[in-house]
Amino acid sequence: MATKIIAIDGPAGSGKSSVSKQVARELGFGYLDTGAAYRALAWACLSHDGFSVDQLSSLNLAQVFDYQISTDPDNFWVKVGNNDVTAAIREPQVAEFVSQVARIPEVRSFMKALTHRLVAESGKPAVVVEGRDITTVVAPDAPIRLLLTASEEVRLKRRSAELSESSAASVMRQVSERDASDSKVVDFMTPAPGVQLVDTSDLNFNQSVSAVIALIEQGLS
Ligand SMILES: Nc1ncnc2c1ncn2[C@@H]1O[C@H](COP(=O)(O)OP(=O)(O)OP(=O)(O)O)[C@@H](O)[C@H]1O
Ligand SMILES: Nc1ccn([C@@H]2O[C@H](COP(=O)(O)O)[C@@H](O)[C@H]2O)c(=O)n1
Repeated sequence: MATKIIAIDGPAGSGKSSVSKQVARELGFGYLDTGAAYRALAWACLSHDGFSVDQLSSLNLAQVFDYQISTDPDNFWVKVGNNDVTAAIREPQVAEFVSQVARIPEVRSFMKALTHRLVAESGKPAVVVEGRDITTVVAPDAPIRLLLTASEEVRLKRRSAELSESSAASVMRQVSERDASDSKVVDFMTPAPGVQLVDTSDLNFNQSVSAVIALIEQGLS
């Protein structure tokens, strides 16, 4: 039977990755972080590893971008060729650059096909796939489509809680700028028709996980 997609979108800091990963763990599903592929491609451009952002639209990325990612929520890693880039793709220079890569239409088409391939290869009954355009472009027919959000104030507070005071201000500015840039390409702030909104502004982490699981169980029953 074909692997089902649980599609979850949302802005930076909404909790997509952490909530999706925990939901996948609890339900025995796979977990796919689609932002990691955009970040890995940005990393490849920044490391001058044969890629330049100006050439991305004319490259056959399926052939030249050797990308691998784990869909196991308990053992997450990302590789480009022989490089384990799991930590490197979270560096601020990658976060600052990634929107430039994500706005290239040919890159977005490649990412859509890549996502479907990774889901099909997961060997799991279902995969929680999180990103910005999963509910609308990548898997508009998914049986469960959720937009996970929280007010900007709450999202920035969550992000700054992870950081020292000195770096919090610059990361908060960066998150807002990245959302502004990304939302010119895809709308992940308002739910498309048929997409259920999960506003976590007043929910803690466990409550957010429970809310998402309840919607999945309801939708799959
Ligand atoms: N409901 C919640 N209540 C409190 N904290 C939360 C909640 N959901 C997520 N968090 C925390 O908020 C932070 C951001 O979450 P996460 O990294 O999952 O967001 P994201 O949407 O994937 O962001 P990005 O797109 O930037 O990767 C994490 O520290 C996470 O533990
Ligand atoms: N479906 C997606 C997922 C991500 N992006 C772009 O990648 C960046 C990093 O994503 P994170 O989820 O790791 O924050 C994001 O800022 C987008 O530029 C995308 O376009 N579509």
